[in-house]
Amino acid sequence: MNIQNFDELTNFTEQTVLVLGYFDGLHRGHQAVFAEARRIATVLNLKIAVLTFPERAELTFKQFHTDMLLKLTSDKKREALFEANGVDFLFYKPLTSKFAACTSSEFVENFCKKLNPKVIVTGFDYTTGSDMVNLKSTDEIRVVQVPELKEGNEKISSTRIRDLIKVGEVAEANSLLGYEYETTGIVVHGFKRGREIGYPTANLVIKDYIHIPAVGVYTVDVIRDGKRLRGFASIGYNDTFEGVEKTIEVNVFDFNEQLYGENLTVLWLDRIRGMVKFDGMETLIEQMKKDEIQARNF
Ligand SMILES: Cc1cc2nc3c(=O)[nH]c(=O)nc-3n(C[C@H](O)[C@H](O)[C@H](O)COP(=O)(O)O)c2cc1C
Ligand SMILES: Nc1ncnc2c1ncn2[C@@H]1O[C@H](COP(=O)(O)OP(=O)(O)O)[C@@H](O)[C@H]1O
Repeated sequence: MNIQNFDELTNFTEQTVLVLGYFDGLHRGHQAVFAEARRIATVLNLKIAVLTFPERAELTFKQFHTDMLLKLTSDKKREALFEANGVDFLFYKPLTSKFAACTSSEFVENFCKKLNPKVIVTGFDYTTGSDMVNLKSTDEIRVVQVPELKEGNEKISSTRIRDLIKVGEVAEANSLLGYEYETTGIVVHGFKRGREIGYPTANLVIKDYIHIPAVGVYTVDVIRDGKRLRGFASIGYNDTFEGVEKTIEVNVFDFNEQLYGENLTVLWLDRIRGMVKFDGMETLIEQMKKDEIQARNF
């Protein structure tokens, strides 16, 4: 997949199916949009291009809050998902006030047409331009709107998935995403308490602005050297030890290697329970033994 800044584009000659949208999380609803784009691209022998924003649109329009920077995936993972969904060319264009002021027809004429679209594919509710309208087919460019995908009588949406992650319902989020929600971080040093407890935990720091599941205990897989290893993880303040900083910690089962400095990817599979303030290490260990059985059996 070729990635470019739209504003630096010169002389793009490929004929395309152009897909428009932000696609936070590239969930199953988004995947349906790309499946349709691939179908059309194959029949008409076109390349698939995406014109998207680097950040979520509300950043340009609403009073700033740091939550607006939070996404379902890192920028790198988002690019990998575009590629996995068959995208040949990815173009980023910052959504500035100046750009947002153009009408939908100006947007098509002055921007989209630089990407030689024969067909434009969007989701069913996609509107664009300062006039906020659905694009309409013309003699030159056919517009295809992919119908909404539902699960449990409700639209699959990035907002719905974000809300599930925020309350720790990762298994349901995964079912809407069509893949496992993940977090990548660097393994750093903690308080060295894990090894005393009998469960050494790799402490992750996350540099990306992404949603972290709710405080609690989870069944996870970690990806290391291309292999999936089962483990369990805690997100929280280590209440038993009067912790003040929120940590994300993973114990990998049947594993005994140093991980410091590594980039570790954790796949959140299921929520086991909430965080508990135990009256001592012994009761914490007792509970963790039960958690381990649950995580292994998932
Ligand atoms: C699966 C799992 C469940 C945990 N549950 C709790 C808990 O309920 N309450 C708590 O205070 N700490 C809990 N912890 C966190 C431990 O307190 C923490 O891993 C330990 O203090 C080690 O910290 P360290 O990595 O800084 O050495 C849990 C950790 C794991 C891996
Ligand atoms: N099974 C395992 N799961 C996670 N980390 C492990 C495991 N075995 C060894 N380690 C190593 O031990 C470290 C965690 O030990 P711990 O005593 O909790 O120290 P810290 O407080 O620095 O996290 C990890 O960062 C990793 O390097």
